Amino acid sequence: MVKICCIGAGYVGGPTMAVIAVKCPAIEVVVVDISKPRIDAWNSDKLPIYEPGLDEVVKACRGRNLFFSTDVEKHVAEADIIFVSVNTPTKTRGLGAGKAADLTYWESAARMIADVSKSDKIVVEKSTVPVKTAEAIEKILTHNSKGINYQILSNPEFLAEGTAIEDLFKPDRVLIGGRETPEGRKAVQALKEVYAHWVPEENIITTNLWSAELSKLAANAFLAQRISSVNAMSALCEATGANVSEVSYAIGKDSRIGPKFLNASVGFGGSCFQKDILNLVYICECNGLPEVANYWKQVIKINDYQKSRFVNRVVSSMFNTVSGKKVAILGFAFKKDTGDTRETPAIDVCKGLLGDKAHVSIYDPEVTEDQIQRDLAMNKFDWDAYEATKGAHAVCILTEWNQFKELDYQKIFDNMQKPAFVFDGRNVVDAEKLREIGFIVYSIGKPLDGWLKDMPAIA
Ligand SMILES: NC(=O)C1=CN([C@@H]2O[C@H](COP(=O)(O)OP(=O)(O)OC[C@H]3O[C@@H](n4cnc5c(N)ncnc54)[C@H](O)[C@@H]3O)[C@@H](O)[C@H]2O)C=CC1
Ligand SMILES: O=C(O)[C@H]1O[C@H](OP(=O)(O)OP(=O)(O)OC[C@H]2O[C@@H](n3ccc(=O)[nH]c3=O)[C@H](O)[C@@H]2O)[C@H](O)[C@@H](O)[C@@H]1O
Repeated sequence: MVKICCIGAGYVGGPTMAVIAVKCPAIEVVVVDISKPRIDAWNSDKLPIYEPGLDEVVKACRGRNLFFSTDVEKHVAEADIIFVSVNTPTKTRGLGAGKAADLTYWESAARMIADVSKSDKIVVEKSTVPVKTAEAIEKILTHNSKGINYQILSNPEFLAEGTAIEDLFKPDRVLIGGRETPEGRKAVQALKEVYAHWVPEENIITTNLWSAELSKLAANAFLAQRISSVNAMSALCEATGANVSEVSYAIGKDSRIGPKFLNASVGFGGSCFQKDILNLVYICECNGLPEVANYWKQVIKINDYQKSRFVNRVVSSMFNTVSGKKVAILGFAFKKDTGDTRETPAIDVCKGLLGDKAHVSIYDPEVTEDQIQRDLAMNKFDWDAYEATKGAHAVCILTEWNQFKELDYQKIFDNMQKPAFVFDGRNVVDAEKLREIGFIVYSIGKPLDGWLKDMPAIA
């Protein structure tokens, strides 16, 4: 029986391994982590992450061929294939701080693999890493190898949160990079056979190691660039009376552009887009390519601009002050169908409003009060959208949860201060209906209400 061990039971390691286990009953999959609470949660009825369909997949194979354990060394020693899916955040100190990827967790995982291994291993980079990381890992492993043969593969993950299970069941592609040697090709083939249990062969792409590593950073940079492009257009739409949804639809009809990922928003969030672009920028700089670095940096600058533009719009519309006013925040997660708040635009928007002395009251169906307290370091949580909006001067919609489309806005309006404002950072509400109720409505990238035109948002 092939044994797989995955180091890191996070948003990627957990769902990815659960899907491998459910699709490959003859493979034993153990997910290990140094965090005991995380492993305990994976072994309980309340999984540590919210992801539609995940519970069913885990229930189908946990205890059969899927296991979660803190006994990291034992399972690494026993495995044939080791996935490394640890976090690779942006460095906060020292050389490359604020840009370069922090590979501390990666390196310690690699050293531990070298320490405990007694048989040949295929080591798979699942985490998103800088190009050439495989070379560094190879050095760590082979310098400590005790005659063991290691093959390093790059197998980046392209799942998106909220649709992880769907994405893993039907990936657009699986990418595997390896050394172009007989041993390298054999290792690529072994991993390919795992995925071939459910992914059509033509969707499994094999490349050299560096192409696979770089493709992951490139994919995230291109995706984020589309959002910054449409968000840049949203500002121009507001200034000219064009409607960003109509513009997105019109350009998306061009089959070369395509319709996806063209929704204007208050800004992109999530743990990866910004981190991976910063990482790309740093690699460009290290390779003497400042023009390329600056090009990609602009994607982040527009994202920051979009978030501050939103805050300025809220404040300027409300007579240039939100001091002492209750502002309800509907949605705190970085996108719908997840409880993840890493780099959510809601943090920046809330901090901006708090900086202007607003009283914010936050409701999100999946984010816990504890998490919001950690993110904002204050107690601002409400259990219910109607409680959050009671007595408020304004409502800001920051996550596109479906339930926000179906709220009783008449009831909300009746319980708010007047004039009552809705600032829709995700274009989820029917602005015309809300205007009929009496709200003053701002929708990202849409023609402005007369009220808003008279109150320009200038920083
Ligand atoms: N979150 C996402 O949607 C995606 C993330 N990625 C990439 O995948 C990687 C992992 O991301 P997430 O799963 O979101 O991170 P995460 O923070 O949710 O999980 C990482 C886990 O690794 C564990 N860990 C760290 N060092 C360890 C060690 N030495 N031994 C055992 N466990 C250790 C941590 O305790 C943590 O539970 C990152 O490189 C990320 O860029 C790639 C695609 C999608
Ligand atoms: O490497 C990663 O971590 C992952 O990053 C993203 O996935 P994720 O961040 O989970 O979610 P997305 O659906 O990409 O959304 C990211 C952000 O962009 C925003 N967004 C997305 C699409 C859009 O049209 N407009 C828009 O503002 C979302 O609201 C969210 O804040 C990529 O889509 C995945 O392919 C990748 O694997």
